[in-house]
Formats: sequence, C-alpha cells, structure tokens
Amino acid sequence: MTLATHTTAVDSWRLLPAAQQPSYPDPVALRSALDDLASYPPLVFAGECDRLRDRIADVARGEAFVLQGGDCAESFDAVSSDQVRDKVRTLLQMAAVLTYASSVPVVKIGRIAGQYSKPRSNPTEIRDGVELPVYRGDSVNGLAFTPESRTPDPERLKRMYHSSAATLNLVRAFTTGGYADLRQVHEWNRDFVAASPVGERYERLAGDIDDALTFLSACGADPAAVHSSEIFASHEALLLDYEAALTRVDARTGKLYDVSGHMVWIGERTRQLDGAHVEFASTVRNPIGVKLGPTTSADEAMRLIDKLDPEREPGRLTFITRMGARNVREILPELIGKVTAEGARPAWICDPMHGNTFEAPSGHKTRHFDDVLDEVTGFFEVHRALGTHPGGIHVELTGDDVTECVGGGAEVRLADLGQRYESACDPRLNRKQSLDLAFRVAELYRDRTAQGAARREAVRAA
Ligand SMILES: O=C[C@H](O)[C@H](O)COP(=O)(O)O
Ligand SMILES: C=C(OP(=O)(O)O)C(=O)O
Repeated sequence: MTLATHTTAVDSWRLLPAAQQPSYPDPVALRSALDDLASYPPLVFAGECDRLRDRIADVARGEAFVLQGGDCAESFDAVSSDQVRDKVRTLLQMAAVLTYASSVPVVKIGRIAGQYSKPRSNPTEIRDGVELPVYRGDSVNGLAFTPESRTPDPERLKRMYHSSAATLNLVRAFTTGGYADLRQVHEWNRDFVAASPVGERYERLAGDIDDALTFLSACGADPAAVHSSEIFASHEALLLDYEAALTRVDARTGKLYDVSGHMVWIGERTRQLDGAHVEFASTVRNPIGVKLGPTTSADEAMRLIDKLDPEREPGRLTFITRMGARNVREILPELIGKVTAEGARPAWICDPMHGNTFEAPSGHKTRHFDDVLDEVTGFFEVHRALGTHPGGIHVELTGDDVTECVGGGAEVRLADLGQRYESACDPRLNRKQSLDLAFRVAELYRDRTAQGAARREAVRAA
C-alpha cells in the first residue's frame, strides 16, 4: 500500500503498479511512520550524490572502475562498529588491489546503510504445514518464523532510517579517521597473501604494490588519497514509500534527490518500464542503477535508458548485469552492442552473484566461487571483444568468515555450509573469498591491459 505523505517527492509513481511492496495491516500507523520520516534530516547530501555521479561518469568514459559490495540484506542487529569496520576493511583491501591492477581510480560503493529490504520470489513461506508471509528484510518484518514477527510493521521503516544513519556515521569515521591509510590496507593484503593457500599466485602483484608504495614515499609523495578514502552508500530502492519520504528538493538546484543513499538501484524484479520503481527513479537526480537479468532484450535496455537517462548523461545510469555464468557470453554482446550503437553511455558493471545461485543438498542457498569468477571473466571477455569498458563489479560480501558460498582459495566445501551460514537471505562471499575475487579480477584487468598494449604495438609495427 502506498500513501501520500508530506514529502516533496513527485508523486507520479503512485499511479503505477508497484511490485514487491509489503501489505501493512494498519494504514494509520504507516502514515504516521512516513510522516515522521519525511520530517527527518537527510542521510546523505545532494552534493555527495553529484560527486558520485561524476565518479561514475568517469567509469562510463572508461577512466575508472566500480567496486560495489556489501551484504545481501543488512540487519538491525549487525549495526556494530566491528561489523561495519570489517566490511569497510574488505572493500578497502579489494579496492587497493584493483586500483593498482587497473591503473584507474576505483569508485567504492557499499551495499550499505540502507540495504534492508528484499524482493522475494514468493509472498509466503511454508514450514511444517504453517504458511506465513515471507521475510522481506528488517525494514519490513522479522526473520523469526512467527505470525507476529512476519507481520509488516511500519515502525521498522524508522529503524531502517536510524540504522542507516548509525552505519553511515561509522563508514565516514572509518574512511576519514586514519583507518583507511593505504599502507595499512596493503599490510592487511600482505597478511592475506601470506596466509592464503593460493597466496603464491598473488605474491607478484602484492610485491609490485609494495614497490609502488615504496617509490611514492621515496619521492616524498604523500597525497591525501593515501590516508583516507571515500565509500559511497547504495541500496535497492524497493520500498517506495520510504524512498519517497526521504526525497527532498536540493536548495542549490531545485531538483529532487532521494537522500536515503548516494546511489539507489532498481532490482531485476521491479524494473518494469510501466511500473512505479522506474517512474520513481526517473524523478530523482541520484545516480541510478538497474539490474539486468538474462531475459532483458536490447530494446528494453534502450527504453530504460530513454526513461531514466533521456539526456544520455554519463554517470546517471549504471546497468548492473546479472546474467549467470552460463549466459553471459551469449546474451551480453547484443545488449552492449545495441546500446553502444545507439550512442548511449551507461556504466556497465557485473553482478556475478544473482545469476549463479543454487540450492545445496543441505538446503542452503549457495553460489560457487568458480561460477562467480566465470561470470566476471565472461563479462571482461565480452567487453574486450566489443572494445567497450568493463566498468566494475557488484558483489554480495561480508567482512566475516562465514560459510555461505562454496569454493575460493581457502576452499569452503558444500559440507561446510552449515558451520557459519548467517545471511538472512542470499549467500555472501566471506572476507577471504572477496579478496580472492579481487586478486583474480586484478589479473583479468592486467591481461586486458597487456593484450591492449600488444594490439597497439602490433598496429604500430604494421
Ligand atoms: O537477494 C535477492 C533476492 O531477494 C533473492 O534472491 C530472492 O530470493 P528468494 O528466491 O529466496 O525469494
Ligand atoms: C535482489 C537482488 O538482485 P536482483 O534484483 O538482481 O535479483 C539484490 O541485489 O539484492
């Protein structure tokens, strides 16, 4: 149910069907929560959203790379400084490796400080013959399988706001308060390489980064970027009442911004061209992501561009493709080919998680590291063949040593899944698997750069 609030958001989306919205039993309580939210201060500022748009514009031009990652579903209980610190640390470690290998800035975007709502395949769940509403994220209902917990509660929308605020505060503190110093981040990577069963493979890259840092200090170069970092916040803009309640007019420009996060994305299940989510996103100035699954046609992609990025403004739109390892090499070329031929310049980034989920014999939802890597590899291959820019990766990850995805250097086996399966929804890469992935993507980037140089050399010689 969607109710009018005292927000300044454009209300056109309210006239359209909104998929995946909870049904709240008490409309008065919902209205009251939304009114409160509409009176709260912004979580992020419009100028910060603009800065992220500029950074993504560099990605669209082939001059930067996106690392977007974090939990599948954040939980209110996990807003602790240790958990946020470990996620930030994982992102920083991955970014350090990717920056060196790609030789371009890495734009770090957390699935963080707002990723509390989940689209689901089924509206209900049955256990032992009892049917209850499915868990839709902490912003909607509770994970416990009881009627009370599974009933959507609008007070949770306010907890989402407060949890996002506390998390953002920690992210800002960790990225600017000395924790993100590149030399320290590199030391953590050295420790990872030394302890990893496949560390030998990464030794050379880690050694090269050592040399680069030593060279920088020998030159007396001490740029501020070495001591602090910048991590933007993003989440799926799923609950439109919440997003609209946090939409504000920017005093500088008179334009609308969704100030619940720097970037918001539209999911695979809610990207209908005539639906409320696409309409809502078209009314705000934030950088927007859209997930594109294997059924997306090139024509649909073009119509999404026409709706969300009619000015063809680099940085405005990011296509996050999640085709599955088996499909990526077949489906992606036509999409990218058509969009590029039409003169549109979205950033393209690869989500290698959502097309590669399967159920383990133990009943756990899982993903195999090899499939994740294979989809990213296919994504790089397709871009290489087309001469376009593989603009980044979007991954579900955590800084904790969970056992939710199988494979990786310090192999998690199917039989290990039950040991530490903590995700409230989909399986995440643990810290070591995330770092493994960063080193492997770095290798792909270096291969690509080396092949590009070889091609240029061959052309010069001819
Ligand atoms: O995280 C993504 C979706 O919410 C999830 O894949 C849907 O999962 P379900 O099929 O278990 O509902
Ligand atoms: C639900 C998600 O993905 P998708 O929309 O691609 O299925 C997600 O990223 O949490």
